[in-house]
Amino acid sequence: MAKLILIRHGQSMWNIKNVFTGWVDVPLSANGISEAIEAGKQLADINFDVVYTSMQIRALETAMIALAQNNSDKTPILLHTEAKLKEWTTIYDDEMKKNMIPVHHNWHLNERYYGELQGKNKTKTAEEFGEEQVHLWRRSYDVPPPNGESLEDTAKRTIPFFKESVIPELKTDKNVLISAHGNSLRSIVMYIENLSKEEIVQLEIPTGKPILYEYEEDKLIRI
Ligand SMILES: O=C(O)[C@@H](CO)OP(=O)(O)O
Repeated sequence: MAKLILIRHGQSMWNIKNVFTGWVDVPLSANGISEAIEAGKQLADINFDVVYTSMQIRALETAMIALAQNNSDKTPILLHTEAKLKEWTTIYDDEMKKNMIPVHHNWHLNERYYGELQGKNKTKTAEEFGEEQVHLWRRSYDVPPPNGESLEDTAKRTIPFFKESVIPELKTDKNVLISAHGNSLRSIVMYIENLSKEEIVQLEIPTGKPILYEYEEDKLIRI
C-alpha cells in the first residue's frame, strides 16, 4: 500500500526569533537540523520512491537530512528545472534509476506568502494590531494578511499541484515524501481530511514531526 508522508521543515532560524517568514528563504536552526535527523530515523524503514519539496531551503534541507537516515540505500537526487542545469543532467540507466529518489522542488508547495508581515516579529505585530486580528491573519481560511495570501489563496496553488503531481504517484503505488511548511501543509491536510473552514483554524502542524497516510482505494487514511 502506497504511503504519503507530510513533514513540516524543522525549526528555522526565524522560527526561533518568532518572525513571520512566508517566502523569505531562511535556513534551519541547529535544533531544526536535529529535528530533521529525528524525523528521518522515524521514517528510516520507509522505502521512498519520490520526494516533493517547496523551493525553500528549509524544506529542502529537512528532506535531505531526513533521507540521510534512511535504510533504503537509495540516493535522493535534486532535479533542477532551470534550463542550463537540466541540460547538464545525466540520463540514468535503469539500474541507477532504481537506486535514486527523484526530488522535485516546486514553488506551489512554498509557504503561504505573508505579504507585509514578512520579517516582522509575531508578538510585536499582535501588540500593534491586536491578538484577534493577528490570529485571523495567521489561522483563518479566508482572511489574508496585508498584501499576502489567505490560506484559501495558498490552497489554490497547493491543491491542484497535489492532485496533478502527487496523487498519480500514489495511484502507481509509490511512497511519497512531501517536505513543506506550516501553512502550505495545513491547506493540504484540510483537503485530504476534508476539514471545514472552522476546523482548519485549530490545526497546528509542528516542525519536524511527520504525518503518515496510507493510500487505499482512492482514499488517504491517516495512520
Ligand atoms: O512565519 C511563517 O511563515 C509561518 C510559519 O512559521 O507563521 P505561522 O506561525 O503564522 O504559521
